[in-house]
Amino acid sequence: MSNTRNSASWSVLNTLLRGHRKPLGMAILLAAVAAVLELVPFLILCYSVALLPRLPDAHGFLQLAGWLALALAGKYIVYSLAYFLSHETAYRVLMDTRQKLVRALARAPLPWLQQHSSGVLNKLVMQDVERIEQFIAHHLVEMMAAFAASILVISVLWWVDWRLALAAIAAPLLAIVIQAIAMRNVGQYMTEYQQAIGELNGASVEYLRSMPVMKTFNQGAHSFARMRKGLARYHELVRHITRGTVPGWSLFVVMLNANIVVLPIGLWLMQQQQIDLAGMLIAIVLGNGMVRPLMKLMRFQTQIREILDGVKRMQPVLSMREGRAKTRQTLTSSAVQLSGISVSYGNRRVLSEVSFAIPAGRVTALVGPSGAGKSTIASLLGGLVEPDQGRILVGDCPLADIDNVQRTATIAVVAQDAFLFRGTLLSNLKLGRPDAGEDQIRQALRVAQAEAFVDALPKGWHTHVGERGLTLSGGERQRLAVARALLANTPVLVLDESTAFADSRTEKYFYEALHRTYPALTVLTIAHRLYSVKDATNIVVLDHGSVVASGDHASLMQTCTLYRQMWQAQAPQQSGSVNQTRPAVLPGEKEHA
Ligand SMILES: Nc1ncnc2c1ncn2[C@@H]1O[C@H](COP(=O)(O)OP(=O)(O)OP(=O)(O)O)[C@@H](O)[C@H]1O
Repeated sequence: MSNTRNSASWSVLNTLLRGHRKPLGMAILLAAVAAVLELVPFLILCYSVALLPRLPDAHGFLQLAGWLALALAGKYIVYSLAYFLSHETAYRVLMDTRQKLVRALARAPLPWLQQHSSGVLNKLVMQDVERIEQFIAHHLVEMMAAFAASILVISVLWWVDWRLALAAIAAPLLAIVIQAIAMRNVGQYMTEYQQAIGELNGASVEYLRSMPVMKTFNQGAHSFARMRKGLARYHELVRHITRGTVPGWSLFVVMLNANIVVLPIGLWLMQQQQIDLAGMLIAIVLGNGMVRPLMKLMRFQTQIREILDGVKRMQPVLSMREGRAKTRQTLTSSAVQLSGISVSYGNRRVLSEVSFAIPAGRVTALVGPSGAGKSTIASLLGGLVEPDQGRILVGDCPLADIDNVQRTATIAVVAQDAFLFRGTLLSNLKLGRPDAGEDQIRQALRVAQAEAFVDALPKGWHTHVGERGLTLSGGERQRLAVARALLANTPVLVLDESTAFADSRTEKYFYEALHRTYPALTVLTIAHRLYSVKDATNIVVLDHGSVVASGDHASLMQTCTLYRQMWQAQAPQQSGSVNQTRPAVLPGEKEHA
């Protein structure tokens, strides 16, 4: 079973290395050459001893020194070249793999992303990929050199006497068998260990994000259950792994260094006059020289297992396929029609047979209690969620047949949690329309009621936001997100609680400015405050994932009990705002005034 999993990981790794094999092969070849050169000083030493007791003359010494210098210089040059190639390839593999992962994550369905914590995904894209990079950059060259050195040592010993070669192999083989037996259960713990690190990463991100709440309630890391559990699991696994590896590894090192076979066999062969002193020296020096490469090879065994585990975690992400290829569609109208839409998150159905129309150039409102499924409809229109059944038409064209580029150019969704990237306000605003001109930007900001606060910033829309930049309030972020969506100039706009930042009066003026400035826009607005959508052409009432009524305000007041109850529950707030008079100049409307 684990072999099947490993072979699947090997094949993914193989795919990741496609296109990089030539330089990688060259690096490996150079590493083997460097290993040969590394043996030269040992052989020169043995040769010098064989010349004893007759010492070479000055010319002979110089010649030996020259060979030594040449071997060292050669080893230096060849190793440098091998490392250069391996590093360059490693960084290319790192970049390619990260790009593949990030592209695949962009295709991932929203529910899948929500099931995987940001810590786990971060570990995947950063640490797991980095491990492959480090392996290619450093370990692959060393591993190949170690492997070549071991083969060379055995060949030289075989040339001296085949029994010496077998003796040199016997001790390491015994050590490897003992180590494999002692560490046979570690693999299972290593997989769990990697999972625990991912979980701990996720918990740390969540802990840092929730810091303000933790401080408010005077809670520390210990009271953050996920973090506490993650740390406990991590420590438990580290203890298990240490207990499982230390005895086996120590025995392995002792066995390798014991030289228990080569020395007695070498002495016996000398006694039998089958080898001379130089042969004996070669056996001892090279026999011991095998220890270092073999230890490296054993160390790499663990690293390869970690890499394969990482690749296994990448496998489901990398195998996420783009949906079927879609051609550009001709949209006859910006009217949207939902027909028999059902959506589930896991086994839980949150929308059942939802059908309603969003007429072109009108404002349609979607209202309902919390958890009714309103944001899920916004996610459907934004292409973040796929329906289990039913279909959405834009004009005459099914939304499922429209490719991502055309969909984002047709429907803009302003989500509840407005996200701004690090950078200037301007770069954030121009996200959906990089070529937007100053007039268009101003117009979008004005309608979104954001112009006044942006102008009040020291650098206006050139101000930086995000880390080490300006921190904006939730309402300001929402307004910018609305302006960004307006600037994208899509024929359909979906606003998910996007005017919650505003008081009732400003909200009313926002809708007026929206209608005045973008009269052809088809709008679906999700709102909690019923007063703000009272004038919408059509109000759709959603409850427990089903449409329970639709119509204008007056008819819903007559026919829909839920709507009437919601309206009455909000009546005290609404009467306050209704009676307010319009100020002479509205925020963000100074140019219109
Ligand atoms: N990614 C998700 N995975 C699982 N369940 C989800 C997910 N997103 C939403 N839900 C559940 O689906 C139901 C509908 O959620 P949705 O956010 O669409 O409701 P809503 O009407 O927009 O609520 P609110 O008015 O509070 O924003 C809720 O019960 C919610 O818990």
